[in-house]
Amino acid sequence: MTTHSITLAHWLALHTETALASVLLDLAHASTEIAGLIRGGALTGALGSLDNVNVQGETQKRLDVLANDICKRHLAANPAIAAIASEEEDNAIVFARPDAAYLVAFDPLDGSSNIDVNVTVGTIFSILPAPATTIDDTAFLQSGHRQVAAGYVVYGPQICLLLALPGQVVQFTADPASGEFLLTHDRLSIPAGARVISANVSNQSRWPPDLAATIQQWLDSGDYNMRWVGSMVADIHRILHQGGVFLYPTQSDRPQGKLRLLYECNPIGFIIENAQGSAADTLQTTPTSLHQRVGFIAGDQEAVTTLSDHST
Ligand SMILES: O=P(O)(O)OC[C@H]1O[C@](O)(COP(=O)(O)O)[C@@H](O)[C@@H]1O
Ligand SMILES: [Mg+2]
Ligand SMILES: [Mg+2]
Repeated sequence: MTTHSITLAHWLALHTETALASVLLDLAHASTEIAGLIRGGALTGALGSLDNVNVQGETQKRLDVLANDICKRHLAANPAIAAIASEEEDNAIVFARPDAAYLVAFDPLDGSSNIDVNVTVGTIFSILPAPATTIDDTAFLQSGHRQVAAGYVVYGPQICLLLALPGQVVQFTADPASGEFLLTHDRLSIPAGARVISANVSNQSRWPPDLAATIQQWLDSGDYNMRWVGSMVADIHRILHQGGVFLYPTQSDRPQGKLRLLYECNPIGFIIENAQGSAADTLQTTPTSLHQRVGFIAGDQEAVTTLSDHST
């Protein structure tokens, strides 16, 4: 059997237990539906902003809400899921299933400011064990190293599903003919030493001064390239394949940081660390609320260590 004939379902049957596989397949099916809306763009009526503001205080895009509804619909019927939490929901949605094993936290549409201009966006997910206690928002307040799986789907020129299980990161690519996710990259590992910085440097004057100075030195050396799509999934996908470092640090006007710990930084950090990169101490952080924001640095181990040492 060639690598490209291994479907996601087949691979999951070999590498995970049945209930976790069913959750991951539900997420894959949701992403296929989201991809259809994205591909149709203005033809589907799915673009543009709504008047709503979400719990983050951010104006929702029409596609934020549609992608959230699609994820909810696909996950709600799965008996293995005790509760879900989303960027677009104020609180966790709890199902009355005392024996369910998993919690799923997700960012249904990452990089939504890019959707109206036809630039890559994604869906991010994190799967945690469901505690044996009563389930509410606090059940999700587990540190990132407790994740049993995490991943993202990147809706770019190709639709790719990246999946991390403890010890391995693999990539599936959607076959344009069938829509089926097929294994295309086994055991991804971040190439070390690449001199690529992925950051919104328009914020540099508000970063911690030592961090801003280190980045400036790197840029002044002429040895570094810079890449910023503005969708974390797209920027991280480049780093996973080509190396480099991603940062969205705390800054004077955002002392907590911008990116959300539970459904953005923890899953991305889990993927990066299982691909031999580093996400500094993100996965050790004990969350205090569902929509908590944090500063985030991830990618090449050496670069992350240097930048984290300068980020206080
Ligand atoms: O607008 P900025 O400062 O470039 O921020 C971009 C960052 O914000 C995000 O778009 C936040 O994600 P959402 O679209 O899910 O809110 C990240 O994907 C990205 O890294
Ligand atoms: Mg996001
Ligand atoms: Mg989002």
